[in-house]
Amino acid sequence: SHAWGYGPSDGPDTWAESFPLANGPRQSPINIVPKEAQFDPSLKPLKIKYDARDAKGILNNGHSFQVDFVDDTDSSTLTGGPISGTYRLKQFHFHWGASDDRGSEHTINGIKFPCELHLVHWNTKYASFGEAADKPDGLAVVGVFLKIGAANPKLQKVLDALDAIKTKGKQNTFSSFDPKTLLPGSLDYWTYDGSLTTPPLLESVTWIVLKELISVSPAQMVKFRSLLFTGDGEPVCNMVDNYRPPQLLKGRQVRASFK
Ligand SMILES: CN[C@@H]1CN(c2cccc(OC)c2)S(=O)(=O)c2sc(S(N)(=O)=O)cc21
Ligand SMILES: [Zn+2]
Repeated sequence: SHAWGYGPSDGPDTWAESFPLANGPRQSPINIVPKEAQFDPSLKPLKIKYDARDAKGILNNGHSFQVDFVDDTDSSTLTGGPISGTYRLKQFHFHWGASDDRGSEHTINGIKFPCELHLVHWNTKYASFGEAADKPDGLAVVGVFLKIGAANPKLQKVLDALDAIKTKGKQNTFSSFDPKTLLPGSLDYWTYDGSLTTPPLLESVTWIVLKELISVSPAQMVKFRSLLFTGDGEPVCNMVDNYRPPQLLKGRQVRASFK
């Protein structure tokens, strides 16, 4: 398998060697310039319905940590917004920096946030996530920026689970958690056609980036940074700066659901 990461020898600037899609026409993330986004009155409100009972487990995958969901029924779904049909929640994960001045993948007017949450959904017109993952309308990811401020109590259950998955490959059960509690009050969003921000960089993602931020405290950011990229017995490497920088827009239009 292709070993990739975020370091000097395996980071985003090297990915094109093994993953030629890295230079494709609809790569993510991007810098969002709100003044250049076109308000689209035909965009519907996002409809998000999650069931806390679908939370299954939490995993350190060596690139981030993810909370996985049972996705064999339509109990946790995303509909409306820019997408047609029903997309099922598969997992959520985060990207963050070594310090509070960086960490997000998308940027707003060039501003980086300390952390970014991604909720990954797949189109049920396909039989499975694996089938959907390489189709142009296969995935929809909701992105939420985290900004330094007061501690976010909604994050605490996730952060408290990290001590048990410190190293690559470690996983644990993680149950009864409704990720809707992580979302901001407003579901206003920007949307554009993009890709996975990690290898295999598949150009299958309808990105839905929320305008409103959620808060995270400096102490909570220290918890994210306590994870390791490396596995048990390997030389320690802190899991930080696991973000891909913004990619070229290549003529794409970013639409806004709000004025
Ligand atoms: C490591 N990559 C993450 C895990 N996934 C993964 C794992 C295996 C195969 C695959 O593609 C066939 C995708 S994933 O699809 O859940 C996503 S989505 C995503 S992001 N940052 O664009 O939201 C990162 C990852
Ligand atoms: Zn992501």
